Amino acid sequence: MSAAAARGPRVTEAVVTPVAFPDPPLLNASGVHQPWALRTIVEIRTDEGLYGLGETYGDAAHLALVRRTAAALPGLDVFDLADAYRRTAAALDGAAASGDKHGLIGPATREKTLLQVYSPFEVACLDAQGKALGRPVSDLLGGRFRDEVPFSAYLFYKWAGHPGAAPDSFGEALDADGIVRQARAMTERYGFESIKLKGGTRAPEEEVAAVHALRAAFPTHELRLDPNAAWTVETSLQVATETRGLLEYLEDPAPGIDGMAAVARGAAMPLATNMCVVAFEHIAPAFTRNAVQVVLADHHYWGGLRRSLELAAICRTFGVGVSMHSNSHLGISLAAMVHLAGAVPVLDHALDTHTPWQDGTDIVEHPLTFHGGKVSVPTTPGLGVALDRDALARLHENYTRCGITERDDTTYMRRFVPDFTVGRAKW
Ligand SMILES: O=C([O-])C(=O)C[C@H](O)[C@@H](O)C(=O)[O-]
Ligand SMILES: [Mg+2]
Repeated sequence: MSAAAARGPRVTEAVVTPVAFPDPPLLNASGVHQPWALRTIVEIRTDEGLYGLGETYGDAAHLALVRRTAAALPGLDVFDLADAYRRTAAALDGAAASGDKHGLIGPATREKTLLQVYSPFEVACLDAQGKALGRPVSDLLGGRFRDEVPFSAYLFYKWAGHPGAAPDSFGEALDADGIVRQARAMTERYGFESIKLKGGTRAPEEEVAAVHALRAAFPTHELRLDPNAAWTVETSLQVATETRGLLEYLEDPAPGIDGMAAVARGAAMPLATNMCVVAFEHIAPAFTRNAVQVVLADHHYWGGLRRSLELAAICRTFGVGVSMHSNSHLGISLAAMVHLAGAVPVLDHALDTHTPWQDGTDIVEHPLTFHGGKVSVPTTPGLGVALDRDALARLHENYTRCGITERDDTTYMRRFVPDFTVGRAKW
């Protein structure tokens, strides 16, 4: 007698909702954050009454591809991720590479576009699988190597508020004193034990001074500096000399694998990247040249949680460390990051997160919370976060009203600083 083929919950509908939430004027090498950050929320519904959640970018071109894929998912068995991937690839057949305007996560390729579109559906399927089995997503990734995941305070130079609007609650930070103030507020509120400064917006010597001021104010915290490739190789080496002994790692000082390899040859500290190793095809050229010593994984563009685990395994094989990158995000992404980080066998560094900059705005009912700078890996089924449907409706309303359909830090900056130049190798 032959056994009946196993059958998992099938997708009946994949609902795609673009949302917007307030974002402070955070400065970076590409410009300044617009008043609204965009995300897309994916909800797959199944014939067993379960739903699974995913979260991804909200830019219009990406949203269109996510919608195309959602239309192709009814009938999918949520346990069949290979079929989810095939359906995504078929839905995107003929679509051009879809990048972003800010360029802060490296170049767009067709494969990266496919992995970016697939990612929220993979996460949503894993959420639904976990609910069907009564197991947390981290168990589906092989189990937890840690119960708590450490995060870092993500500091930005910033204006007091968006031009023409009232100052926000975070305050201005345009010099070393402002940055130290911001670090104190963030570490006191969240307990972070590591601090990342987003650079590439002031002259390098000012950012070096801010690192020294942070070290004086926080003698035991890990420190990182990330100018998003705003410096030449020469400037990067100069900064590396002036921050020697102060940094856990220096993140994307110079553009490209060649530039990073040249800096790595002369810098005492490890170099990290979320700009020159952003797809599997970059790994061999970067690792064989020892261009980077830490990769900031990000499931949103590495193709979901399981492919991010593959990335972590390759890094481990080559003795390259793993950290995690973040863009402005909501609580579904935070939960996915925490499950992934819980399941990575060797996690060398605290993760980035923009969560503090959301100031409590979310679309999940009980957002995960930080204690001592860490988030506990949820042990309830799936991702462990439930959709707050009222908040989803409110944030979707924001999206329809805000008039922003893509993240464009540069154009927004030029409204106020017309001669602003994007900072790749600018200094
Ligand atoms: O580590 C990074 O390069 C980033 O987090 C890129 C982000 O887009 C960040 O710079 C931002 O939100 O401005
Ligand atoms: Mg970075």
